Amino acid sequence: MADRNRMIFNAFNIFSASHHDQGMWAWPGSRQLEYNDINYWVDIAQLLERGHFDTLFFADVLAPYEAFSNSREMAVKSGMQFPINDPGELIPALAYATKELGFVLTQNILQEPPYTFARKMSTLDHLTRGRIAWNIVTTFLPGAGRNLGLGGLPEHEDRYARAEDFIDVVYKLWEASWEDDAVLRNKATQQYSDPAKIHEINHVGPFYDVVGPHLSEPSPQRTPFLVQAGVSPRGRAYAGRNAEALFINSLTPADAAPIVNDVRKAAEAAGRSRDNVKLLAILGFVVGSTEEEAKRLHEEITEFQSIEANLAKQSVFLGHDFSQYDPKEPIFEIAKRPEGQAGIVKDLIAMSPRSDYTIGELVRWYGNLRIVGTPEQIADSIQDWQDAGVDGLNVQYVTSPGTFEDFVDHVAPVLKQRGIMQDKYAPGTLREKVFGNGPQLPDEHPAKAIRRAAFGE
Ligand SMILES: Cc1cc2nc3c(=O)[nH]c(=O)nc-3n(C[C@H](O)[C@H](O)[C@H](O)COP(=O)(O)O)c2cc1C
Repeated sequence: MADRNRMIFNAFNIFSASHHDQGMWAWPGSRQLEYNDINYWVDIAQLLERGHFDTLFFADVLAPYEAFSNSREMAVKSGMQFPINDPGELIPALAYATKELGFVLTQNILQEPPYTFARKMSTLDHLTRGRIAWNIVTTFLPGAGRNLGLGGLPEHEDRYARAEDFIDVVYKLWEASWEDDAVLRNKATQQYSDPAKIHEINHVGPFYDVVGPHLSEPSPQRTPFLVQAGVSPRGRAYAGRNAEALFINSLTPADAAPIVNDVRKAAEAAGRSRDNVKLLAILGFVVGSTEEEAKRLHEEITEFQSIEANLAKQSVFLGHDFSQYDPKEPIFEIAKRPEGQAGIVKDLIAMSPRSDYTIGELVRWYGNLRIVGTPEQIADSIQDWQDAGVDGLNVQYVTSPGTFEDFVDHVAPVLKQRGIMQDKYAPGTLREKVFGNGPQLPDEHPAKAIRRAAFGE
């Protein structure tokens, strides 16, 4: 066991009262309703650092969910990732309250022009002293497109085409605008920087024309640590070229394994080493001092959640509007109808642990799939993910910060003993902590080729 590599552990959260477990903000002891209070977040960040988590990973969405009955009503009622604040605003305060913890900021490429985004990330890289990562998403919410002045959400392929152009702009700004010795800060001559070493980027692309130069001076990592979320074929190719970590949504290690393999191949096809893309899966868990205790708690949590809110949530994530069913209808009845004989509903019915579930109960059960057991059993399951080639996990909370407290106090010690979780931080930037090399992207990364082309290095 001691020869296992350490895995990456991120605490998955969102700047809202509710992330993936519906209604748990009302659970006794949950502090989620304090999400507008900076002290709540400082407590979480310090807890995570005490437990040697790699990062606090912020998801983000730019519209309320409306896939259930073509309406935002249920999402709004249950507080499902709505209301939601801007996580970028939170990170400097959390960096001030911690020394080592990394921060992942999800921002979709439609949200703002690459020029201002590049400055925002450079600012965060300076203020966190190199502990910032960008989770690149192209988003999936029609409402986001409607509100960003795009007249709706561009098609999937078009979003990735934009993402390709967007990332080339930010690479040029981060890597190829300021030379390393452009900043002089010479008090004797009162010369701050050398104009000859600060360059325009003159990017002309299909979506963005940007002259430059970059507004911020080079930050510790220059390019922030690059995470991406997405699993489509186009997403995998994009990750192969760009991502240093890819966040996938597989339910089981067996589902993850082929994706892991595919993404590593995509990295090689882009001229990178297969190990330079870390694969991150999502993990939910409930821990108990005995298996029975954990199972009992898991049952209570599942029962606590409203069936309607779970149907509304899965309408978004499974891409199927569950408002068309009576939630009380038994699945064996639905299985007789065409809707139950194809697609996601057929798959769900096939997975059902009970034949007498209603559709509402089945969807709520599915929304509450997680590892349930003792710390040792949870550690065993985590090892199964590692055996499937997964390098790290985004730990999803049931309650915040309760789940993270349970992880730090009960699960992490077992993982650390087995060598699969770090028990101290490596020095340096987030990139150095994860890869153990320099603070900046490795030479094989395409952003470095852009830099070499610009500077003739
Ligand atoms: C694990 C995972 C996490 C995601 N998190 C977010 C998110 O926080 N915000 C968002 O707008 N989109 C998020 N997305 C959605 C992607 O932006 C969207 O699916 C997009 O189409 C890219 O993924 P694809 O390559 O699978 O199509 C996530 C996708 C996955 C697979």
